[in-house]
Amino acid sequence: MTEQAGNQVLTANPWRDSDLDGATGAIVLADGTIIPGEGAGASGIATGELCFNTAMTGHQEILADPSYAGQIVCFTFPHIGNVGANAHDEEAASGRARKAAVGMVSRAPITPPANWRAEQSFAEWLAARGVVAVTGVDTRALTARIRELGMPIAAIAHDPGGKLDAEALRKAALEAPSMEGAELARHVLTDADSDWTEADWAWPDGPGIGPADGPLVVVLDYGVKANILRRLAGAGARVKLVPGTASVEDVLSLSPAGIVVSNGPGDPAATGEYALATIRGVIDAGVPTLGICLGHQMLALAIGAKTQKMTHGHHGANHPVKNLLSGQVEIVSMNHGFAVDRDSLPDNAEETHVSLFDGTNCGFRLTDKPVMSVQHHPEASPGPQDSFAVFDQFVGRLAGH
Ligand SMILES: NC(=O)CC[C@H](N)C(=O)O
Repeated sequence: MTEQAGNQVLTANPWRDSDLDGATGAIVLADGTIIPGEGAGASGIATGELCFNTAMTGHQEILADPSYAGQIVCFTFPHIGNVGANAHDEEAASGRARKAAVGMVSRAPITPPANWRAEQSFAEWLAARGVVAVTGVDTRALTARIRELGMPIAAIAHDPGGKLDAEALRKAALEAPSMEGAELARHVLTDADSDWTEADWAWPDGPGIGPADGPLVVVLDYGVKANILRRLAGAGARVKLVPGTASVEDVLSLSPAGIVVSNGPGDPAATGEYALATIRGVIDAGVPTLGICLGHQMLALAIGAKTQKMTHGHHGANHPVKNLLSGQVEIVSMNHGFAVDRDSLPDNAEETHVSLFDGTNCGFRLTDKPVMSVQHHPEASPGPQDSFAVFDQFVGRLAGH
């Protein structure tokens, strides 16, 4: 059901307010659109930026990724829950980072688990984690709408009693803050230094154990995903997690061989001078540094470049990225709604990766300092492992290989 307006395809709104009568779940967009469905997971109302994610697996890892704090995720894959939930697929590396996605939307009702790794049903996990979910939604139509509007602010609600109030939900959506200008990392970053020892998960033994010696990598935490830490340990590093609010003096006093600037939620441009001062300090001190996602954006800001909000962002596990250094195309995991403006990169920054979906910047390195940075998620979790080598290269150089 589409109509042509100029060169834009607009989806006619297939939903009516009266459809809300008796519904146990609903999503309401800030433009007033009301989408009824069946409530699942936690009951209550949550608000946030609504994005769509195209991954076919790894839905627990996605919703547990602290970078999704303040967001509602509409899965384009229809069947959610087949894998259930398990402790190893938690991606929050610290207790405070358990705040992640606030809502989830799916096509089919959440299925019972049918996987040997499942320890809990996905529906129970959503409820325990406080994620408000709505199923039975035409997620193709909703995704088309998200593409037209850009990622809209929305309210998502679940009332098992079927008494949802359309006006209250409209008001909640209208009053919710924009993602642009939102400083969210502060709410999820760890509040204390800690050592991380878990390495890559492998069948049949589960997670490995990192080395007792090896170069020390200090991770500046803005809501880091656990698999970044597992990958660093798996590549041979000793790993220490420190709050992203740490001063450059505190970080350098640990004598790190390398620094990782982590992923995280919110608008990088709002993430504060506290972070930029520390990142600039470690770059100036010549410590080899790797940035990932929010960390990539923060590194760009620290060297004087700019970031900008994208229209519907990149969220999925099948995105092609060209590595300009090797000439190879890597299929990667993506989760970002802001991007580095390549034209604002200073002369000492060389672009190393580019998205083959829309040509946006996906990586750079500095020509005069040991700094490399990627926009995508080389740790996958979920997604293909084409970019795992980023960690082996980074840690390998620190170890002098
Ligand atoms: N995964 C991330 O680190 C996300 C970075 C940033 N919050 C963005 O949406 O662009």
